[in-house]
Amino acid sequence: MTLCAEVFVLDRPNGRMLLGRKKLGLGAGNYQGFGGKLEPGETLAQCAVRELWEESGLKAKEDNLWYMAHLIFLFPNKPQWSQDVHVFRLEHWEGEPQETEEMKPEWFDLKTLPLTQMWDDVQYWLPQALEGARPKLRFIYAADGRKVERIEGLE
Ligand SMILES: COc1nc(N)nc2c1ncn2[C@H]1C[C@H](O)[C@@H](COP(=O)(O)OP(=O)(O)OP(=O)(O)O)O1
Repeated sequence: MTLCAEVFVLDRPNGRMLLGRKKLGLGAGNYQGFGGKLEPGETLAQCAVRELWEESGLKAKEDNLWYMAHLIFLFPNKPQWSQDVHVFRLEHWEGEPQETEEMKPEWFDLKTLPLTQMWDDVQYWLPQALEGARPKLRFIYAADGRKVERIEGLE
């Protein structure tokens, strides 16, 4: 299964989170964290830093990444969409968000995250993860590839 790293950028002093509106490919139109597939020889943290830079123009140090969640997304009817994603939180970075070919970054108040415009799984784990939980979950999507049908714990 495809292994990915994803970063959620949190500006805690101002109570806001940076999300990217995906412009291309799987999930286009959705808001999500910045992330993508591991390249050969890369660690999860290296992948997270690279993807953040490529998709938002922000520079991060690996030491500033905090592990937030391990999530597996299964699409029984579209196995090529299934992903094993390790999610990080980042609260210190350098630079200003830039729109890229893949993503349009946008700040959201933490109290009004656009959960209905994100992948359906996000509502089930992101609010808890922001409170400090470290969810480890498997989401099985329905045949339409849009709604979560079942949630299982990992391990
Ligand atoms: C249901 O599926 C998903 N839910 C959530 N919450 N996040 C997902 C889901 N599928 C993908 N993602 C996230 C995880 C990664 O951050 C990215 C990977 O998406 P994609 O495979 O489209 O990645 P690309 O940006 O095209 O990857 P490369 O830059 O490596 O080509 O989305």
